[in-house]
Amino acid sequence: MRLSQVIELLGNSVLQVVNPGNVDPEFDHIESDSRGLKERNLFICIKGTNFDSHLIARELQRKGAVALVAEMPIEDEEVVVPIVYVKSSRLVEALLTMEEYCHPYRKLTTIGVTGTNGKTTITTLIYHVLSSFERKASLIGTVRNVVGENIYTNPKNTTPGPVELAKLLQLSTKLKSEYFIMEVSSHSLSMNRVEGMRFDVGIISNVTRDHLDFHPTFDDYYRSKMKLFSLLKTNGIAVVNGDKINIADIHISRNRITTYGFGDESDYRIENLDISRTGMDFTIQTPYGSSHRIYSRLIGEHNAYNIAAAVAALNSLNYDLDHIAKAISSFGGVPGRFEFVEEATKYGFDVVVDFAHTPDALEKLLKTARRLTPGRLILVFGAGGSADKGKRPLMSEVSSKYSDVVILTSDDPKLDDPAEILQDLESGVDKFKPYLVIPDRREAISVALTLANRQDMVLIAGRGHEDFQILGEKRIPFNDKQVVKDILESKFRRHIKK
Ligand SMILES: CC(=O)N[C@H]1[C@@H](OP(=O)(O)OP(=O)(O)OC[C@H]2O[C@@H](n3ccc(=O)[nH]c3=O)[C@H](O)[C@@H]2O)O[C@H](CO)[C@@H](O)[C@@H]1O[C@H](C)C(=O)N[C@@H](C)C(=O)N[C@H](CCC(=O)O)C(=O)O
Ligand SMILES: Nc1ncnc2c1ncn2[C@@H]1O[C@H](COP(=O)(O)OP(=O)(O)OP(=O)(O)O)[C@@H](O)[C@H]1O
Repeated sequence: MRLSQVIELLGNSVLQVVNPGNVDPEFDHIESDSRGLKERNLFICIKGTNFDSHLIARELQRKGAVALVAEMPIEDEEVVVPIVYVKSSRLVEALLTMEEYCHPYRKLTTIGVTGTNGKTTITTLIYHVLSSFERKASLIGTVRNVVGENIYTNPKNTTPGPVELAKLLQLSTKLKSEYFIMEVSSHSLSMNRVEGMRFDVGIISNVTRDHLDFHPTFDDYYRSKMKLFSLLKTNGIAVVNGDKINIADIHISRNRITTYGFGDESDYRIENLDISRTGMDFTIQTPYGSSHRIYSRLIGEHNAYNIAAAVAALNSLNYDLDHIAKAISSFGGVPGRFEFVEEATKYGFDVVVDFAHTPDALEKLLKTARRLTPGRLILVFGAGGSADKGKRPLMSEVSSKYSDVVILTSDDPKLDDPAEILQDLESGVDKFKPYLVIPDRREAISVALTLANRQDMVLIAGRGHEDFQILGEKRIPFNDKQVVKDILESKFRRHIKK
């Protein structure tokens, strides 16, 4: 490809070209990481949180960059290669990377799911249903990336950066996937990671308080999520939780929007929800007037929404609803989402591990638990470090309101001081209700199990499926479910009152 072609392709995104020279340089790869830069590469300079490659322009030229794309001034007279100034380097990275990989998403039916909570559940459910129709699908998200037989666990980001994304799309087409189902985080939308691709279906589950460390305001967070709908293919459809999202905020024609929820106006309406410890069932009324009974092992009103999202999306892709319902009934759930630790039942109480780490998710978790529990709710939770501090007291308020005993502990403090996180949490807790502060998570879980009587439920929230905790610079193995099992197996036996 030649630089002039890039400039033409980027159109209005180009602000200025300096050092144009007489030759139109040709390059064979677009690179944005100096560590991978080779001769005959076009280099995109990005200012990140840890590294700013605008500052090493001279070195980039020496290493063989035939031209640079930049968004900040490069004032180094020794840099003589052409510099294309653009408004957003990350946007250009996304666009050019997809161009280099020849837009593999065009050969796939692409489904993007955004929202504060529910993304992993919805994407995994859709993946499960499509698999049970023997359709080949790729799944990209927080827990794992699956492409064909390849499973990549613990991905660095929920939504990959442009290069990784393009590679996953390319591999999907190579392995003959038909569907590409992915979680699309607000960070990725805000940072233009997915700007190069287009979706056949965009789903939004809800937007509630989270990530206000990264997003300056809630409005910015909300608007980032809405960007998903500007990335729909020409006839792409939006599947929207009509109870939570104002469809007027989605700027596509109404006939391309399908809603779901409990509300009377919903295209896919949930009715007669019945929840038990082993699962739930409800009816879905479709926009075509038909009505279908859904049984699922997932539990909770929030999961009824998640299922309805999957149903609406799949039905809009012309899958038969009775078949969808059958496939949903065999879905075992997502690890770490309202997951019972079955080993506890023999002691007469329940233990549930859940990934709730926002005020809204905690509320949904506790309300569901309350419906199932005659005894007390004993909640163990903390808050992650390096993330939205403002949500901490709000999480505690909700916790105090809906549980009987709250045990505040460490979640994933990272570089933050665990004591400070606990102070933030404690500031929101109801001081007139029983609560404990036990920084060590294993000890907190152990105490919760010791406090539990028959018919109580111990809820361990925040880490879900995760199998590590980051304390300072150290990453230690830690999985809530395993820890519960270990405690029940050993130490706990001595504490239990028979
Ligand atoms: C704040 C944030 O989102 N950071 C993301 C960002 O990193 P960054 O821009 O800060 O990276 P950087 O290290 O400063 O590098 C900047 C640029 O210089 C280049 N570089 C770097 C080093 C070098 O020697 N030479 C060089 O050229 C890099 O290739 C990059 O292009 O771009 C990286 C590549 O896309 C991401 O992996 C990284 O996510 C970090 C790991 C992260 O934790 N992000 C979280 C906040 C996040 O995005 N989370 C959401 C989900 C949240 C949720 O839903 O709960 C997600 O989608 O994952
Ligand atoms: N539709 C929903 N509404 C509110 N809370 C939900 C909903 N679905 C799931 N949750 C809560 O959020 C937690 C995480 O669910 P899930 O992993 O599906 O969401 P996510 O959007 O992928 O989360 P994250 O972005 O943090 O990875 C669940 O354990 C549950 O507590």
